[in-house]
Amino acid sequence: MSSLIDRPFAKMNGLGNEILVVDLRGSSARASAADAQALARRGETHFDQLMAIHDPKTPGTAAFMRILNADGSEVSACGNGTRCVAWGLMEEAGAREVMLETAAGLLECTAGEAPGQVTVDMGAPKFGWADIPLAEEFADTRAIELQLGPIEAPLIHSPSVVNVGNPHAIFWVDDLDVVDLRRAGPLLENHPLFPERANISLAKVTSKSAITLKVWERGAGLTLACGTAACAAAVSAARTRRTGRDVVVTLPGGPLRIVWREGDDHILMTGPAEFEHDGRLTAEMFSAAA
Ligand SMILES: N[C@H](CCC[C@H](N)C(=O)O)C(=O)O
Repeated sequence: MSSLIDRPFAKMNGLGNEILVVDLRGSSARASAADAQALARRGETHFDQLMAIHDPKTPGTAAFMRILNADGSEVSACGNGTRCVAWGLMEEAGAREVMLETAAGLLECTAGEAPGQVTVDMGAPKFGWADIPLAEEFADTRAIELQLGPIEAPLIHSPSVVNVGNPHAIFWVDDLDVVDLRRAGPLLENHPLFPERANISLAKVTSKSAITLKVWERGAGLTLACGTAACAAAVSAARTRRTGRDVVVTLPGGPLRIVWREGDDHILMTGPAEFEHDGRLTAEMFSAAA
């Protein structure tokens, strides 16, 4: 019997990235991998990521957030999900800004000019091979060499790797369909070079301020959008001099604006958060038939 039964939830999305926000504030309930795997099945609670919000741990923050992928794996960052949680908490408080906390640190969120737009300070990226993490030492993570099988072989350019709260590999392509990401994605996600697996993106740079992206998400598969991948692609494009530090990253679900701020190297991600419906979790939602 799940401890989440009868807890409030909100089904939202960030550019089509399916997000389930479960409100566990004021309770001792805790989402398990099995809860996530059950709720992620198609149905009114289906999601790519579950954002479990708990009472704040740090003064000045509105909530502590745990993030679970559809496969039940727990991760430390989810850009689209953070925008959704921030939007909900700002609506609830009638506020224009809110501070959230995850295992990866504090996230300052502010309401954008347009309704439903949210800007999240995702913090600074980490580029060291051990911070990604990689299983081998690489002096320059702007372009690493990794063994590819026949399915991934067309991805000839060495990927850039970066940690933006979670691990990402960015493959630079001229054609986003150069490989079938449904087949190549899981192989690359689970490549032995990535001991914590990785989020896999195909990135096509279309100008000094524009990138088009397709993402195979660790623990979730192909999604319409991935906020952290947009951040990862933007900083990787800037550090390899493919673009400037202020870019629009267009995913299948739509565009995100990413600014890699001079000075403190923080990544500012701006995009929409959309409310779909809410309710309370029921025992039936956890049953296999869901
Ligand atoms: N699949 C990602 C987490 C969610 C990232 C994505 N949904 C986003 O918006 O950032 C991971 O395992 O690191």
